[in-house]
Amino acid sequence: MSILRASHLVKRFGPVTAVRDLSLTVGEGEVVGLLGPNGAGKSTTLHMLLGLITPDAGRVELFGLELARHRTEALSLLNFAAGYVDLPGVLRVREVLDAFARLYALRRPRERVAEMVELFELGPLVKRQVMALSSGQRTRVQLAKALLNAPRLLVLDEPTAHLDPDAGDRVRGLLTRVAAENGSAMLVTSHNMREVERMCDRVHFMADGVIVATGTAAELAGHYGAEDLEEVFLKVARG
Ligand SMILES: Nc1ncnc2c1ncn2[C@@H]1O[C@H](COP(=O)(O)OP(=O)(O)OP(=O)(O)O)[C@@H](O)[C@H]1O
Repeated sequence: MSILRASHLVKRFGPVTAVRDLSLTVGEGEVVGLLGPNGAGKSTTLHMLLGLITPDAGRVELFGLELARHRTEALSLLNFAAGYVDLPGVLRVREVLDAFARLYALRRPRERVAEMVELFELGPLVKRQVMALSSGQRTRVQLAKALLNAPRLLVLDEPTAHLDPDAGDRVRGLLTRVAAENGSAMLVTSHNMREVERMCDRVHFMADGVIVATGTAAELAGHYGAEDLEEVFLKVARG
């Protein structure tokens, strides 16, 4: 069953058509990658799926609910993390997590915050103000916040972009494990092809606002006569 179904989405910014006639689905528990060169339309697509911007055409259904008509209910079942979304900088890490736990009306907020602090190894950082964190540390707080409500769908825009290779590897492992345990689906953008090969069940390649190829990493490599997803990317990006 699809928990996300986007049909024929279009988004224009003045003369620029960022997304044109884009359709995609994410199944229950599935991890789907959304790839493409800079400016392909990935973030714009995610922002339409999250209701942050309104499509000029097309329709988004989350968990069988049309987003335009059931916004609160649909959005309460998902979460989002991206490096460009700022957390309140003056708050301390624990205060941020407590605030989101209240916002999400969690049943056991204290326990859940403690679980996330442990999972993302935030213990030494809980008393630090968010503005004093490194970008990698901030990413871990973002991901902890994004998993607080055990979302059925986790939308991640370049989740490991600011992490060093060791932290990136650990976070990838964590996300995969936690998503599997919770039965959460994930929709992930990334420019790290090894990350996508490791995490994603299926991949959509975007170029110029449209999806130009879909499949597993192995299917796409076979289709493009490529060694791996990195080579597929280069072939797609260079037309
Ligand atoms: N608010 C906006 N106003 C005007 N143009 C925009 C706006 N947001 C995005 N665009 C344009 O839409 C196109 C798609 O941008 P988008 O950010 O979705 O690409 P992307 O695939 O996420 O790129 P990247 O990999 O660089 O993050 C680009 O040409 C961009 O300049």
